[in-house]
Amino acid sequence: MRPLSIAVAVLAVIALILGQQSGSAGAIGMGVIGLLLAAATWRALAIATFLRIFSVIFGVEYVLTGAAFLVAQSGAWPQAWQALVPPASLTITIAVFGLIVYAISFVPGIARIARLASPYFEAPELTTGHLWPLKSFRIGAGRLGTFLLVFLVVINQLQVAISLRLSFFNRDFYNAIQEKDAASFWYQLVFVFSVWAAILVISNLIEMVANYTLLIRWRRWMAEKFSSAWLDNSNHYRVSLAGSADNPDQRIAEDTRAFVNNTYNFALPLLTQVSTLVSFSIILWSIPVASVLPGTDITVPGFIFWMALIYSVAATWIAHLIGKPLIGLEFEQEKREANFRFSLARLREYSEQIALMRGEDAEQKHLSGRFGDIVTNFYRLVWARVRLTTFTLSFGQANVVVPYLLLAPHYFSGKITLGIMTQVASAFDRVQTAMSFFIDRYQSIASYVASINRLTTFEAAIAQAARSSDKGIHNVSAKGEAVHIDEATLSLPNGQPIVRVRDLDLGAGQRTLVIGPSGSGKSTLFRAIAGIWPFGQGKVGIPAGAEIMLLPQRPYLPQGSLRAALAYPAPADAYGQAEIKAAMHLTKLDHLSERLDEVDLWGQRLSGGEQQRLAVARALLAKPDWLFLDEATASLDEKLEGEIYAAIEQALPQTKIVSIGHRSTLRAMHDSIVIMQPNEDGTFSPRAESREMVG
Ligand SMILES: Nc1ncnc2c1ncn2[C@@H]1O[C@H](COP(=O)(O)OP(=O)(O)OP(=O)(O)O)[C@@H](O)[C@H]1O
Repeated sequence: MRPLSIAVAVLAVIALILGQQSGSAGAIGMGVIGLLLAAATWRALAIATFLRIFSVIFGVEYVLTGAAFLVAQSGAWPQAWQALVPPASLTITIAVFGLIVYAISFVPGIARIARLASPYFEAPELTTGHLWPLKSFRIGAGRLGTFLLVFLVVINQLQVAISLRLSFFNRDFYNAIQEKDAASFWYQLVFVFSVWAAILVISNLIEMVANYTLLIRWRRWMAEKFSSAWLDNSNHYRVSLAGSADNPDQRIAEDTRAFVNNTYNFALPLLTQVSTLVSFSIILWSIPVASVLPGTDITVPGFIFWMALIYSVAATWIAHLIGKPLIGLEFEQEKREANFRFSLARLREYSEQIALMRGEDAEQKHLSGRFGDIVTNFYRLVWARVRLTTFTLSFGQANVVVPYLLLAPHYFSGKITLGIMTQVASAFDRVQTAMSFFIDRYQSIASYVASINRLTTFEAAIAQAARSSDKGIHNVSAKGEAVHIDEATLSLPNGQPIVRVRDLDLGAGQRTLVIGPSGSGKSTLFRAIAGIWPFGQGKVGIPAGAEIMLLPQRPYLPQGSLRAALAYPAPADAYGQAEIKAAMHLTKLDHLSERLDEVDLWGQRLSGGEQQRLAVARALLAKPDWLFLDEATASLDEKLEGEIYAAIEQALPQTKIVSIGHRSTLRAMHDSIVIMQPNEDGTFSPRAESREMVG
């Protein structure tokens, strides 16, 4: 950044000196604005990477086009290439772009977009790139993204230059028709139009491939970043407990896609439109049509340009006023759609329970309600869109005739040729299309803003969850052999305390049973020990390096093979065949041992008791130091439950067991007991009972 800024400054100073000597207004203008650009480029180190990329592009372009202009001014430019000398106006325009990028980095909305977009372009991890016909190569993900973005910006600018060239073809072509000049007509068609049109087509194809490549790589990176931050350190559980971000699935799957696509589809076309606006405005400005202000003698230079500008600015402003409500409505619509999808997904998950309870009518009513919400908002959205479209369609139709209305008197009075009239009409069209960029995109702007809001709040919710993991209740590594809690309070998400722990030591026995009334906070206590319950105050001391495993009443079976379900969360091939079969034998699952590699929805296929035994088999394989069973054998009959406990004792003699259970038969399988005792304030406190109480 710094060397670039110095190069810009040096060039600007040279332009100023040469401009002073030769009296060239172009060179002086270039020098003055160049100094401003040098300052902005110097300071651009502090702006977000995504915007800095554009800053660098404009800085480099300023230096290249400016140097070429100055070389031409000094007379050293080859005569044969004279047509390729960039005008000072081009360099000045580029510098203006550079300044605009720097200025908009302070606009809060843009800064938010840039902050979300930048991490991808900074990503250091290596990825494999493919560039036909070269071999695949390894490159940093952010660096590849930056290359692609720069390439796309440059190719977009080239396309504007080509369309500018084609507008001159347009003028010459129609003039040839008007003058019945056949030679010029054919020359323009074959040697000018065909060549540039072919280049335009090819560049569009290359752009398309580069564009899709950038978008999919960027989206993949973003989706992975969000999902890993969400999964990290059980943040997903804390986010759902805190209720701070609804429908995270939509945010990771849909919003990252919408954000990436929209950021690209706004940034690049916006740049193209601004370049178009500036370059075609120059054409409009140079049209030899001036007008006199009514009632005065003041002539207005660049009359057509001013008309195009005022007309388009007014139209954009009106469209903004009409379209504003769409932003909120789009946000609401996406939220309601996601709620409907979520209800359907839950229905699929609890299909059996719903069928058993004949809950279909209730479900249908619920689904209709959710869909009703979609429809209600949809109608509001439709009306808002109809209002906007009424305006944009009428505006689009008016545009066809407005330039001719303005130019017809000049054409018929012979001041301008047919070629100029058509060139101006098309330039007018270009300028107003560029200006109506926001009008055309108002609807996508609305959903873009909605996705930015959702991603930002999701990011904040994850960060908040991550922070809460070491505030409130949290685990610390403790000396000694026991899981120990002294002076801690476990609360509900709303802050209401439910469990007060005074001094709890779970190391007294090899096997401890926790009992107490339903709702007294036994599972919450286990969640706190597992380190996933953030609400409350205090510390849970865990013996240094101890592996803790918690088996809930309803185990989670992942998608995939039975082997993968047994090994979870370790990889499917983490254990040998003999080891797996032995664990299955101990947990009475021999009848499933031939189906280890069958892929199925095992969570729906196996009985509740089989699922619980599978979870115990998982523990036998993982061999944790501490095993917490939260009613993890409640679906088994008492005899089988006893056998499973015996199997755990046999296979994991070193493991300390802590169980929650309501059955009296469980007492015989444990050598110490903790009872949840009620306190006067409605909370419960766990108290270890003496050995005599057990049994
Ligand atoms: N995420 C939550 N949000 C609000 N309240 C909760 C949440 N999780 C648990 N609770 C409440 O906390 C209290 C304790 O729940 P917990 O599951 O720990 O009890 P338990 O002793 O294990 O009960 P049971 O023996 O019936 O399984 C209950 O009143 C429950 O409704």
